[in-house]
Amino acid sequence: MITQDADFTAALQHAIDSKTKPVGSLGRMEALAARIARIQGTLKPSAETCQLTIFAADHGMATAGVSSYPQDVTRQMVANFLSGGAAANVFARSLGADIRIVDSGVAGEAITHPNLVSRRIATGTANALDGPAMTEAEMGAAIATGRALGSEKTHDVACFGEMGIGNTSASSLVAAKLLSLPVEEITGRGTGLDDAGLARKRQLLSAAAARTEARLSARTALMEYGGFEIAMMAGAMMGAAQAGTIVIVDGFIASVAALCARDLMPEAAGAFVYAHRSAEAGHARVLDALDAEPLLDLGMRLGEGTGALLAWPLVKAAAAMLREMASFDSAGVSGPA
Ligand SMILES: O=C(O)c1ccc[n+]([C@@H]2O[C@H](COP(=O)([O-])O)[C@@H](O)[C@H]2O)c1
Ligand SMILES: Cc1cc2nc[nH]c2cc1C
Repeated sequence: MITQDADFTAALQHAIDSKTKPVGSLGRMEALAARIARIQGTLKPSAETCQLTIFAADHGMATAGVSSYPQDVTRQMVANFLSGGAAANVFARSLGADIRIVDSGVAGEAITHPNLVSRRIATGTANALDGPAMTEAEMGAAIATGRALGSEKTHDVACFGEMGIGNTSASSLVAAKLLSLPVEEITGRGTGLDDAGLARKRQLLSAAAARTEARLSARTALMEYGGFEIAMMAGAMMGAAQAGTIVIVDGFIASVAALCARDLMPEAAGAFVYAHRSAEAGHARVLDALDAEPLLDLGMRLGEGTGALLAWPLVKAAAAMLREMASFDSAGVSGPA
């Protein structure tokens, strides 16, 4: 999946160091270019095309007061994505990325729209504060569906985003169980809870975490606490990584999906590029666990794949650097004295 070959690694480092620049002077762009080359298995990589997939789903927990917005917003935002008015649509249009919206399990009647990819697992999860969020069959179906969507190799770069009121709660619980941490330590304000709301969210999540053992596998954690969009995104990340697609990981929820994907398929993590450090408390812990140093830190906490989209131009430029930049030899420029 990722080229680890010693000859390739040596040739790659030589190619980067032979470019017409002082050695190391493109900083982290050099490591990014190397990562992209390894993902594609070539010294002439390309990240010219990009697709954002947004997975949307609802959470039983959302009705228990863990979010500052009502559950209906998930459905309303899906309509907004489909009519092109959300931040993700605007960023995608401005940058030239394609976009597709997947209904992974939005509550209520099925949404019908010619551009909606319908992969509904159920009408939202059950309330994970009281019992498992989903059945084992639903968890398996969500991961497998995501994997199939991710493995369609249509673009150089895949950005994955999500929409789901309550999904910072689901993500905090899943991450807590994968990392064996107290859930309060990775619980934040999500869409914008005030201090009292945050205290209540921490209390509710802590009680929910007490239902199960401190450390769970990714599959069990997703079943107990996850969401259909999180499980589907984890599957899509695995599918895309296996297909040799560059995966740009967005914010808190997407990073938790990446953590699940890595648990299920450790080799997949080699294809991940981390877009940004979200303002959501808890993201830092998850990034640490992933050994990730994100490219951007813009104080964003929106989701929808917006951070991933903004990182794409850096990924594209890093690939172009390796593919197109002249070497000291080809340009007749003198190397170090
Ligand atoms: O991506 C992030 O880092 C991020 C951080 C906080 C909130 N969000 C978005 O906000 C929603 C979840 O927030 P909440 O408060 O309802 O759990 C969901 O639709 C996410 O896309 C996203
Ligand atoms: C309006 C709104 C847009 C979003 N996009 C992703 N999560 C969101 C949450 C809200 C509340």
